[in-house]
Amino acid sequence: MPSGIDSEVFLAFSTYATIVVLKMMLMSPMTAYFRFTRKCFANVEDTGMAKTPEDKKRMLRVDPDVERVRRCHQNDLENITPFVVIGLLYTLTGPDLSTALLHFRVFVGSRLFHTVAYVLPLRQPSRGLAWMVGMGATFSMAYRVLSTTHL
Ligand SMILES: N[C@@H](CCC(=O)N[C@@H](CS)C(=O)NCC(=O)O)C(=O)O
Repeated sequence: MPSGIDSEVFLAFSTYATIVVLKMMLMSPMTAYFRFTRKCFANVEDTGMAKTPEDKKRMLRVDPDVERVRRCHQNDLENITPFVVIGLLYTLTGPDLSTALLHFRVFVGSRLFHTVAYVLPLRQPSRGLAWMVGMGATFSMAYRVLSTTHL
């Protein structure tokens, strides 16, 4: 088990983890943008700008564009959270900087592309492939963690 944390690898991880977490956080303002432009809200108290009770009722609906962004956000949560946890443990295993950078860049690139493919949307299998590539990077780091540490 390599001892200590390589500051270069940790710095690289911090950078890429921050980029991808910020990207995930931006899905909230993007959802808000779609809610306001589509006039589609989830809670009755959010429909204050409605002029009539009918308007209010119309605003309390499910919009396909809003739901698409929400699913994209949910998918980020399912994939970026494991990346941050496993990636942090991976930095403790003393990987080469170049190998670590490859994992971090592939993951972040795949998640950026996944968002574009989901929100636009692009034809499948573009989103599916992006998801698989990101999962592959995280699984590869998990393999290193499990094969480096002792049970
Ligand atoms: N929770 C996901 C698990 C599988 C997954 O993440 N698939 C990727 C590639 S097809 C995806 O983008 N799924 C769409 C989604 O999570 O909304 C799902 O329900 O689809």
